[in-house]
Amino acid sequence: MKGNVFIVGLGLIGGSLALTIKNQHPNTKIYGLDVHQHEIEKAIELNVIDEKVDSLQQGAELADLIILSTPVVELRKIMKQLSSMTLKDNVIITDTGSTKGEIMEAANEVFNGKVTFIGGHPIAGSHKTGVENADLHLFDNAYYILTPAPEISNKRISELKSWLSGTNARLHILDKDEHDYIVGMISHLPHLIAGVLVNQAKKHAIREPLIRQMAAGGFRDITRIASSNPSIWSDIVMDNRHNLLDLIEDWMNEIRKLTAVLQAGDEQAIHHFFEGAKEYRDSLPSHV
Ligand SMILES: NC(=O)c1ccc[n+]([C@@H]2O[C@H](COP(=O)([O-])OP(=O)(O)OC[C@H]3O[C@@H](n4cnc5c(N)ncnc54)[C@H](O)[C@@H]3O)[C@@H](O)[C@H]2O)c1
Ligand SMILES: O=C(O)C(=O)C[C@]1(C(=O)O)C=C[C@@H](O)C=C1
Repeated sequence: MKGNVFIVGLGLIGGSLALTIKNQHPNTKIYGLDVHQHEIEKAIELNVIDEKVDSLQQGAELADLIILSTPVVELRKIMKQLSSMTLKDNVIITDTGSTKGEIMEAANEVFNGKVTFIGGHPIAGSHKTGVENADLHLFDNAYYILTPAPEISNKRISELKSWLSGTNARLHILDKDEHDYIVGMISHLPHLIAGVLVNQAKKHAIREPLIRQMAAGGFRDITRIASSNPSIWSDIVMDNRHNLLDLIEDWMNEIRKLTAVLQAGDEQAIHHFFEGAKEYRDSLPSHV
């Protein structure tokens, strides 16, 4: 592919996508914009983008592909601004937000079918943020979900897939609501649980300070994602809270069942609980 790509939000995901696009399509010119000047400077220094632009309008006018990679609430504000700007006729706008329901509804409202907007979400990342952590191989073998509205043609979807081919990800189309239910279960609920575990440990560490010193592999593995960016994650869970409320209810039922088994001292049931979990965990495909 050849043309101008404009990335808004030069952080971990925007930066990593820039690297994959430049690597796969060397004749592309990558422009970038961020609210933080230091991220822009770093992006240029690390050769993540070719050039900065001074405004959203300047980048929008130039672009054949616009990638929005800011926190999800900011994304929607930028989409609204873009909807009143001069854009190329054939531009494709996509995003990388971790939720899709609210974003697709906003796209429908602001673009009203006049611009090709295709929602996107690479299911790979890190608790680390910022362009200094951008990685050409971040998305290798990961699922990368696209949520086009029904009226978007296969031709436009194929174009976006070509732009994204350097991610080496599995590009997969899903309905926005199905997407939000799935990532609610395998990404958003785990982030909440990791936060609860860390806050619980913090509370107990007041009584027993060695808790902090002794936290080892198990605790660190299951809570790594509690080190993620709080602003990014409060936006995500607010967007997907209706799925999360159901999933938390279900989680509490599971905890209640486990509590009953422990209260009864039912060793066989406890073994069965761990056995079922191990079997399913061990069966997960090892694509990432
Ligand atoms: N981190 C992950 O694991 C991961 C994975 C997949 C998708 N996502 C999604 O990708 C998006 C970006 O996440 P990230 O991890 O790259 O975060 P990040 O904090 O590394 O980068 C976000 C960047 O957006 C910039 N920004 C914020 N508001 C802006 C605005 N109005 N205009 C221009 N720039 C703005 C910030 O300064 C920052 O540089 C989020 O929507 C997130 O939900 C994150
Ligand atoms: O590896 C991590 O730190 C992540 O949190 C990545 C992760 C995930 O939950 O798996 C987080 C958010 C994204 O939307 C996709 C991927």
